[in-house]
Amino acid sequence: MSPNSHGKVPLTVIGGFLGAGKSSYLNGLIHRGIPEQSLIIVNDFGDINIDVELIEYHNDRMLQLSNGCICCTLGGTLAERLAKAMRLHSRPRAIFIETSGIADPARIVDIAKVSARLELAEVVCLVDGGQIMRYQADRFIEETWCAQLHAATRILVNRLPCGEEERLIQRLRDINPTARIENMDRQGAGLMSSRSAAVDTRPRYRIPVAAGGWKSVSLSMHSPIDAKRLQDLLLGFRDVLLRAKGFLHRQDCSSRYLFQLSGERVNWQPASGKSGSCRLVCIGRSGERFDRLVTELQDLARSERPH
Ligand SMILES: Nc1nc2c(ncn2[C@@H]2O[C@H](COP(=O)(O)OP(=O)(O)OP(=O)(O)O)[C@@H](O)[C@H]2O)c(=O)[nH]1
Repeated sequence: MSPNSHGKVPLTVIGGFLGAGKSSYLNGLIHRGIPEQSLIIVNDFGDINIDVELIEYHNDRMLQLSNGCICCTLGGTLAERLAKAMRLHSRPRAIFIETSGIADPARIVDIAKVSARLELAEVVCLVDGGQIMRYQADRFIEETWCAQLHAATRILVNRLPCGEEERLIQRLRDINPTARIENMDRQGAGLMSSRSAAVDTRPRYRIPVAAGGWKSVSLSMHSPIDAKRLQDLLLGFRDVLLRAKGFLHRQDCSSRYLFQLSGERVNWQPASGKSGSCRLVCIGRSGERFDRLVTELQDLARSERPH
């Protein structure tokens, strides 16, 4: 993938809900090989951009956009960054944008469309198959989630529960009857459902511009943390907490860890070789319960502080 015969630069938008696997997918693309001089733009919803640390692209052509959701508050910034990149002496040969987990990729597609120098390559939507039923049953999440699926030209599903593949894929197909749907868990035979020739009668989804109702907090966690206590606390707030991630020290090990909570799954991964501050980012629905979670996390961080 590199500038086409009209000199336009291909743009790939990588979207999907919180924790769906966007960064992991982008890392896979990078490992398999993307054109040299590709520009990667990573947006995180929150004041610190953990995702930038997760992307294994050791190149100065990586931009981070933090402190807001790319599709609304950062629309202008993104357009400016793209315009600036296209004016560079050595223009990027391809552009990849990883959106925040609550972004509507359609808005980014709109920005790309107004540039005569960009060409939309594809809009990928990652889906955590284990969360499909939960998201569909939750009015707060459903609108965002459906808009993301709806904007996609390709849907990549992972973590599909055994025996439920067909039923869940059909749910996705109902929302977006034209996108190609692939099961990432099945190596080789990934294609579940290809683009159909059916007339697109999909209802139009659009995420409210203000992305209201979402909240992201980032907490300093300087002292080594009791991993079980932290996990139990976070899992106890699963009704309002949609995603948690950060770099932390554990009491039972000496190294720094990348901590991730997505769906009901908790993952600790040694972040060896990486130094830096220890912070935890929590993203969820704003309200009293989310504030309560933040207070309890602050208490936990304080109680872990060495005397
Ligand atoms: N089993 C499995 N786990 C995955 C897959 N993709 C991602 N994960 C796990 O899901 C968690 C979130 O993955 P990320 O790639 O950071 O997800 P994301 O969509 O970039 O997350 P946000 O940017 O926070 O919205 C991590 O713990 C990953 O290891 C997958 O294909 N299979």
